[in-house]
Amino acid sequence: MSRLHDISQPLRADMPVWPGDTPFAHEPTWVLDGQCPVNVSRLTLSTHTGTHADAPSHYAADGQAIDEVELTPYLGPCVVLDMRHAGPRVEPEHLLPVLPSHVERVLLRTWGHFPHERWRSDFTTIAPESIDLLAERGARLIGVDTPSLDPEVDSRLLAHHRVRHHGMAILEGLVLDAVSPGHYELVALPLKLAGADASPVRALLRELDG
Ligand SMILES: N[C@@H](CC(=O)c1ccccc1NC=O)C(=O)O
Repeated sequence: MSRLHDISQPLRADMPVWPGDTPFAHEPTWVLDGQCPVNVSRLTLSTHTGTHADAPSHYAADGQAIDEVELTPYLGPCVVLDMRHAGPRVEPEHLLPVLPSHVERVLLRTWGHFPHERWRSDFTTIAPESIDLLAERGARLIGVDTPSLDPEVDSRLLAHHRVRHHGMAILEGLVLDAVSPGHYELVALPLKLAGADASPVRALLRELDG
């Protein structure tokens, strides 16, 4: 049986969220009028809480919602690349030495350790030219271990728009600390949230046999 790596953030009270976004809450158990002998709990969260998939409608008024996107980018062969040396932004020059000639899905590790106890704005971002390079090599999905492909304070969202231009999918907030660079199978499906701009995912990497 091939080994699974869970690359999802735990969703828990006090987890850091994007500044101004809805705090995560899980009210563990409330009993329905004392009638039903079951536990039922309530979640409060953002579509961008923890490890999540962005839909094009997050950043483009005419973009598809998360329940409308194709699911095949979220399932299948994937390469994990170590970009911890990239500094503030992953440029094509950081990718070129390690990027295979053909890729379908690419996950980039940039932090030494993630997730953090507190929000950090100093995350590594992705150059739009790097998105072009990944698309040229066949990528249908980019995943990062940061809250966004673009800088927190840059409303142009250049990397996001390049992703949409190439018809790629986005995963953000992955936990890649315990995963070695290399080839895996990715499983990370968004919920079927009607009309939503993003969705939390449970993201897994399966080691390839042999
Ligand atoms: N664009 C970011 C997220 C983002 O911008 C955001 C997420 C949650 C709440 C507010 C956000 N941006 C507000 O300016 C992303 O890559 O998902």
